[in-house]
Amino acid sequence: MSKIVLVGYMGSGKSTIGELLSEMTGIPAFDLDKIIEKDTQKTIPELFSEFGEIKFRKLEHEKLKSFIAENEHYILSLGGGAPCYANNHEFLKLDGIVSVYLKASIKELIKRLENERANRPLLSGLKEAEVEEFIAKHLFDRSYFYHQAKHVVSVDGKNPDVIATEITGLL
Ligand SMILES: Nc1ncnc2c1ncn2[C@@H]1O[C@H](COP(=O)(O)OP(=O)(O)OP(=O)(O)O)[C@@H](O)[C@H]1O
Ligand SMILES: O=C(O)C1=C[C@@H](O)[C@@H](O)[C@H](O)C1
Ligand SMILES: [Mg+2]
Repeated sequence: MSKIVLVGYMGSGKSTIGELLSEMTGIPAFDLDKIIEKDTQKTIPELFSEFGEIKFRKLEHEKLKSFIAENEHYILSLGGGAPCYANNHEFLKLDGIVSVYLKASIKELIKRLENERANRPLLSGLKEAEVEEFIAKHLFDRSYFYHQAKHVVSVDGKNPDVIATEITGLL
């Protein structure tokens, strides 16, 4: 039985690497954002605009807690903010959970998110000129929580195969 949890900023590659790691290992992949969307029948942007971020964070916490309690064999990609609210970062340190922070630089995140801000409500309202400072400050605020993961894998300039292979070496 394997329990792998991927954390990192928006665009760090959690969803991409989770799927690839699943193909490589046969361990089923799950994505907390997708679980929330399926259970509520609403998209993440709809949840943010209809209920606000605080209600989203409460829902995210409940879904994460029940997923961890109910599952034994998984690769779980968290939402970018999930480890930074409630006591969610405590899950990263539980015995039996291999948690991995996919660490990307501000420059790499800006590049990856360039055409993908629309579906990320915290970024979608920003003007082009505001993106770098927002991500820099946000990443600084969140860094403490991401570093609660048991492993840190740098992702800048590496293709997804290389990253997923590196993670298999941690299992
Ligand atoms: N190693 C990589 N090299 C280059 N591009 C990548 C890499 N990993 C992911 N990407 C690209 O970066 C973008 C964001 O990736 P992905 O959606 O997997 O991030 P995420 O961490 O799940 O983001 P979110 O927290 O918003 O769900 C996608 O376009 C994806 O194809
Ligand atoms: O970093 C964040 O706070 C978020 C990341 C996404 O995965 C979604 O969970 C949502 O857009 C919020
Ligand atoms: Mg994702």
